[in-house]
Amino acid sequence: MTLVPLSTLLRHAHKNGYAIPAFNISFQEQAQAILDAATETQSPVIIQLSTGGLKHASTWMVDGLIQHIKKSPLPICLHRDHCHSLDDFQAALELGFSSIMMDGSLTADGKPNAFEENVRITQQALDMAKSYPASVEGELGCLGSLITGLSGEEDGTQAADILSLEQLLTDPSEARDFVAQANVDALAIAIGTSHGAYKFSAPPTESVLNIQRVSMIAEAIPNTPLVLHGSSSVPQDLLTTINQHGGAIDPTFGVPVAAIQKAIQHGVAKVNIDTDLRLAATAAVRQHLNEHPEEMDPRKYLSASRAAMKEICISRYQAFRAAGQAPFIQKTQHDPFTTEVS
Ligand SMILES: O=C(CO)COP(=O)(O)O
Ligand SMILES: O=C[C@H](O)COP(=O)(O)O
Ligand SMILES: [Zn+2]
Ligand SMILES: [Zn+2]
Repeated sequence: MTLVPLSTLLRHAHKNGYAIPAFNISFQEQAQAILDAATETQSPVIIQLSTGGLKHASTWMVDGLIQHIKKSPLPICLHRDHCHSLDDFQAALELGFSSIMMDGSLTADGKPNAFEENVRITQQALDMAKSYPASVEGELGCLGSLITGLSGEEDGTQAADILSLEQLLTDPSEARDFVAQANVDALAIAIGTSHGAYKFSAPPTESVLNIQRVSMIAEAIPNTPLVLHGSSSVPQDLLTTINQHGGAIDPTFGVPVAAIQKAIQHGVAKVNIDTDLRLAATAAVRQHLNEHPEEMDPRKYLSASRAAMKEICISRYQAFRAAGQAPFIQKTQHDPFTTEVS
């Protein structure tokens, strides 16, 4: 297959009622773990880099990854996560990303953006992307806790003040207006998730993770695949392993896989996961080094981290029913980009 725009993958996922986990990377073992897991499960792939991830990985890793992806038998989208400016957006287009998030929900300094300003900047991004084979993801609503109103840290920006429920929950009628003016290939929504490990102090209930809201939004914009950010599940066994081997992660809970599966039934087609791979890698490295104090070869503990991350990837491909879908996303002569035939 090859490098494909996000729209090609999400059209198929949205139509067939499954979702694709979008894994963030910032170092090569993450990319290897994702690609190994996708090959083993024959899943479509979304690999994504945030601003912080791109800075750590560097552009030459992206160049190499694009060359590799173009020769892959799998349909793979390379997505630039959370662009907060049109300059970042343009740079991502020129780097060759096949999908880019124009994140207009927050201003560059982390304040909630006005609806009209979000529409305007997203329209400009859509315009810029027209002459590139790239899809555009937009965002409406701010990530953050429905209990404290605190918005999660997002790519280095912390929203300046406590947000209201209206700001923390995407409004279905606003979503309809947004898509009517800025017809993005996918829309990230806010339902109480937030980035990072510290999402919930107890397993979340509907009052703090509003899955019902997903179906209301999907009803308002039935043709737009929905995206959940901040959707790591924070596996408790990984926290235990980290803390047993010298770590100090406070008790915390993520988004239960079962809750994500419910959201997928209502129209979520892309599920962003960064923290779970970080936790898997950290647990594996801490355990390896603690059990092998003589170890001095990074290849050994980095391989352990890769194996642990691959396990998480396989489990999410299976849980979101992306496993086995790759062969159904084929190239056709009607469309310069790949598109599904079934
Ligand atoms: O939303 C994310 C990337 O855009 C990642 O969220 P997590 O921190 O929950 O993994
Ligand atoms: O924004 C979502 C990603 O998890 C980015 O996290 P980061 O800013 O730590 O790279
Ligand atoms: Zn955002
Ligand atoms: Zn995100």
